[in-house]
Amino acid sequence: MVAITAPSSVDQIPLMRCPKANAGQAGAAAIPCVDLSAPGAAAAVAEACRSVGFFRATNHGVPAGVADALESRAMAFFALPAQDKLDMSGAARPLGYGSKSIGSNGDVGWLEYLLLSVTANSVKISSLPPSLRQALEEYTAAVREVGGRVLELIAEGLGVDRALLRGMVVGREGGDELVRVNHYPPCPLRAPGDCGVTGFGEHTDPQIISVLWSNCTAGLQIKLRDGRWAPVPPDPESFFVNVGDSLQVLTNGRFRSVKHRVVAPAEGAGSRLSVIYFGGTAPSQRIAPLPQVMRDGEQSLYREFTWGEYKRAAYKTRLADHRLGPFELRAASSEPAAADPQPHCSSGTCMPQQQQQQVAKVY
Ligand SMILES: O=C(O)CCC(=O)C(=O)O
Ligand SMILES: [Fe+2]
Repeated sequence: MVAITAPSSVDQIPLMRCPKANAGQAGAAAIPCVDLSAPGAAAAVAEACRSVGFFRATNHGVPAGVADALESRAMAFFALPAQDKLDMSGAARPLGYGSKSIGSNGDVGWLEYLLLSVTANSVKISSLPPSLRQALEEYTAAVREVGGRVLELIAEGLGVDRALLRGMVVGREGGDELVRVNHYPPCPLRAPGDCGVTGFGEHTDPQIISVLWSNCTAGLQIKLRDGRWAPVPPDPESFFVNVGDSLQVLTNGRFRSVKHRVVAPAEGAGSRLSVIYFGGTAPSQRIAPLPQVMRDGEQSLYREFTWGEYKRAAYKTRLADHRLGPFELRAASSEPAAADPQPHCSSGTCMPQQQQQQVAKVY
């Protein structure tokens, strides 16, 4: 990894500790796996979205070379000096290149990233190196198809018109599809207790769905319904699908957006590279429970809002905030009260000052 000469203000951000996953191998085994081409895929996808809000998708039809090409181009980009990356992409506001700072409300993590908007198969950053841009465009076209297929299966599993959800997201005129490339270099710092360093703090994704690919380096964890955190074993041959907040609302809470976070790789491990497609919809799209999923007399758990309104509200919050909270109509729809049983290592605590300084020197 080439040393980064980041602006001093970026070097001085406090890093956070991230507890290790505490659900062990049983937690990893609880992550559903769905063969997208199998006859029962719609029911399996719906069950996974209901029970965990997250699943591994196999037989997705994307050739391995597509993600591999993006990985090597992205790693070459991230190895450039910080100023070059900023010059090519602009500072993330929120689109562009960001380092260690996520959003504008003080969230930090041991990562750098590119956040891009996708429109009609063209990734909107004209000054990226052409080979990276081309790899991103190929990847995006392929992953959108996976997203579209998953949305069709979700619709089928819910018993609504098969094209309904896909039409809200994929290639929608004036829509809001994003791609994020996250790079987590190995962190030279050891966190106290049974903790790692936070790469990406816990959060839910606000969109309808997210489709994630990562290289072989572990780090992603999801929160299970019982409150324990499960490690997600990396599998570059699969995609991982998240239920987002908007899909939780569209299903009136039948599906739950999954909390997830990333612990940065320890020194000696490889870099983690992940690429996430976020399937949002048009800003004017009303986000409300689909009438077809509601039982007779069932009330919406949420007040009505548009995607534009929700996104604006989400951008004003911290990553870990319960962003749907202000939109809920009844206490019954709030987070399950399962405790995080890791008393010695609270998530989000700043690393001790001395270690912060150590990091500032190294990275
Ligand atoms: O990098 C990862 O594995 C997950 C990142 C993530 O959750 C996000 O970018 O929203
Ligand atoms: Fe996420």
